[in-house]
Amino acid sequence: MTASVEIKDLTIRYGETVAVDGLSVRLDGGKIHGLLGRNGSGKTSVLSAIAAFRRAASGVVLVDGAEPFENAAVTRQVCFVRDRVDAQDTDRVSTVFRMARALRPNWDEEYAQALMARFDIPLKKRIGALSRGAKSAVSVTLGLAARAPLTIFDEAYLGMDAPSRYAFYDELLNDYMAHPRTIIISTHLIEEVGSLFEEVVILDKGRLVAHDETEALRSRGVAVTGPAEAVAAFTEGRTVLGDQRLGGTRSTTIYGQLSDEERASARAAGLELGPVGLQDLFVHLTAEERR
Ligand SMILES: Nc1ncnc2c1ncn2[C@@H]1O[C@H](COP(=O)(O)OP(=O)(O)OP(=O)(O)O)[C@@H](O)[C@H]1O
Repeated sequence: MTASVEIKDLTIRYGETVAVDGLSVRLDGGKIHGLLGRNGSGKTSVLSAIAAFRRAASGVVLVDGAEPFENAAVTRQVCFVRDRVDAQDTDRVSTVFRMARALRPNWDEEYAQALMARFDIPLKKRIGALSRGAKSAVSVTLGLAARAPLTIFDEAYLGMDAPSRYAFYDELLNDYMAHPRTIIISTHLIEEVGSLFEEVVILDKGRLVAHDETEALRSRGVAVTGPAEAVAAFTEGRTVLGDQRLGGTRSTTIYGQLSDEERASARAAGLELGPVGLQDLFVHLTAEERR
């Protein structure tokens, strides 16, 4: 089971602060969506509205066509995971799982326990006694084993070390293939997680900057690699997003698409062309938005 999300003209305010400013976007069901934005761009606010933690000042949020706020039928289908566990410090991990089992119709206890073994966390440990990274690991486990039709990870793996994060990405992808659902991941670790995203939404100052399939976004720019002088000549006068050198080789990422003739002349000059990195594109698009 998967759930789509439709957001129409959503505005969220905290007093004078406009956190989300007339946002409209539709997220298809059955995909992994990346939500990117600089600090304070409104990601958590939007996700909180989708998960019914917060009511919109104006606009509409629909999960599979229904409003989530104070709607138990919808909220049962939505699992919102952050980097902390919503439980008492004195609760044991096994108790938190028991509560999840009662709340989550698709809860898979065996899978949850297998994940705890993979993250090396004993089920009898109390939440308050877990390290920051271990708390995050329990959180992402709650998100994965709930198998909710809409699962949201809001910077959920903050504090987890690199091997644990990669274990999480691996589990996420495998479990998503075996049990398709809609997943939204908000992150600042773009290079690390970017390959999981089928679609990407970029926000800045509460507004939509870009929403596209990942491959389409990455084709908005080109990475030009080859002999340093040939790369410099080819990229001269273009908008440069990134530049790296290693010995006589240079790789310059430019914004904008190339014509067939330009591609042919690049190849004739011994240059390799590739898609732009998501992070370079993100930095460029959000900086452009602020100019
Ligand atoms: N409870 C709150 N009270 C007042 N202002 C808030 C509150 N929560 C968020 N804001 C403000 O709303 C704006 C958007 O915040 P939000 O947390 O949604 O952004 P974010 O993109 O998730 O940020 P980050 O990447 O830093 O987590 C910011 O200006 C923030 O200061």
